[in-house]
Amino acid sequence: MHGSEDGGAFDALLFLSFGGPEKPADVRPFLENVTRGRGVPRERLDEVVEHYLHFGGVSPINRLNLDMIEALRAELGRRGRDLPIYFGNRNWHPLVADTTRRMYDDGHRRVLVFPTSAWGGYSGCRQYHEDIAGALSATGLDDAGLVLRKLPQFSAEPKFIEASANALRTALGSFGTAPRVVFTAHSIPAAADRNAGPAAEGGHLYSLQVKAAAAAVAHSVGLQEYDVVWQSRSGPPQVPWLEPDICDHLRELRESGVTDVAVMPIGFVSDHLEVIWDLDSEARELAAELGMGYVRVPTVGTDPVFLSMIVDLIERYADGGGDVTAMGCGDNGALCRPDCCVPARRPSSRP
Ligand SMILES: CC1=C(CCC(=O)O)c2cc3nc(cc4[nH]c(cc5[nH]c(cc1n2)c(C)c5CCC(=O)O)c(CCC(=O)O)c4C)C(CCC(=O)O)=C3C
Ligand SMILES: [Fe+2]
Repeated sequence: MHGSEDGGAFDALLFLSFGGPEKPADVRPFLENVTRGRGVPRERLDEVVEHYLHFGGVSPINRLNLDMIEALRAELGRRGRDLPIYFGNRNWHPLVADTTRRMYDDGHRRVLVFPTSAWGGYSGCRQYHEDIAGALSATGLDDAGLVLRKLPQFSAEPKFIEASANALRTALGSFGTAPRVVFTAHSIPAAADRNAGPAAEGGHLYSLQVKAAAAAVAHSVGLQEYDVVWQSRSGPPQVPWLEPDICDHLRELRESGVTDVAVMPIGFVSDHLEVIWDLDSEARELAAELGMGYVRVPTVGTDPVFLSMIVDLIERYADGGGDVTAMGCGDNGALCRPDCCVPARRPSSRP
C-alpha cells in the first residue's frame, strides 16, 4: 500500500546511505555486513579489505555524507524549512535502526527518507526499502504510528542531469582536444539487472536509467560520441555482471586510437571508495600505462544545483503532497510496485 491515509506534513528527514568504515578494525565487520548472504567470494573480500586499508581503513563516504547534510541544512534554512536531518546507514554506524529509535524518541512520527542512490534495482532501491522495514522491526516500532516515506528515484531529475553536465563541462575545459567521455556506474549481476523494476515492464530498469542519464548529460554538453561502462564488479567470476568493465574498455579505446578520456562516475553521488580506488587508482594507472590522457570528472556531491534538487524533492513531499506512486517511493519499506526488483538467487560463496 502507498502513502498513509491521513496525509499531513513531515517533521524530519532521514538521510539514508551505505555507510563505510572509520578505522582499520572496522573494515572486516563492515564488509561482513555488506556481503552477508550475498555470495561474494572470500578472495574478492580480501582484495576489497586491501582497498580500504590502502586509505588507512577509512572510507570517505561518511564525511562526504556529513558534508552533504550540512549543505542541505543550510539550503533548507534558506528556504525557511524547519526540518531536522538525521543520518542513518545500511552497513555501518550510525546504523539506520539506531537512528530510527532516536527519531522516535525525539518525537518524530512522519519522516521523509532521502536515499543516496539515484537508481532503481535491488541494490539502489529495493534494498533501501528493506533497510527501512528492518529498522522498524529491529526497534519494535512497526506499529508505533511512525511513517518513514522513502523519496523516489531521482536519476531523471533535470537538476541531477544539470549538475552532472556542469561538472563534465568544467572537466572538458581542462583538455586541449576533445577527449572521449566515458560514463561509469557500479556493475551489478546481469540477472539483477534483468529483474530490476516491475516485472511487467520488462526489467533492466537500472541499466536503462544509467544509460538515459548518461544520454541526457551527453546531450546537454553537446557530445556526439560517448560510452557507458561499468565498474567495481564483485561476485564469483563465473557469474555474469554488466559489461564492459571500465579497464577493459580503456584498452579497447586505446586500440581504436583514442588518446584521451574523461571518466564520469554518473552512478555515484559522492567520491567514495568505489570512485577513489577503482577510478582514481586502478583506471588512472592503466590509462598511464596505455599512454592515455585521463581526467576523472567530479561526482555531484555538494554541488549547489544537486543540493537544490534534493531540497526540491523534499519540498515536493514535505507537506504530504507529491506523487507517492513514483518509482522508488513507499512507506515503511513497502515496495513501490509489487514484484519490483525481485532479488535474483545468488550462488553461495561456500562450496
Ligand atoms: C548498484 C550499486 C551501488 C550504487 C547505488 C548506491 O549507492 O546504493 C553501490 C554503491 C556502493 N557500494 C559500496 C561498497 C561496496 N559494495 C559492495 C558490493 C556490491 N555492490 C553492489 C551494487 C552497488 N553498490 C553489488 C551488486 C554488490 C555485490 C554484493 C551484493 O550483492 O550486495 C561491497 C562488498 C565488496 C565487493 O564485493 O566489492 C562494498 C564494500 C559503497 C561504499 C563505498 C565506500 O565505502 O566509500 C557504495 C556507495
Ligand atoms: Fe556496492
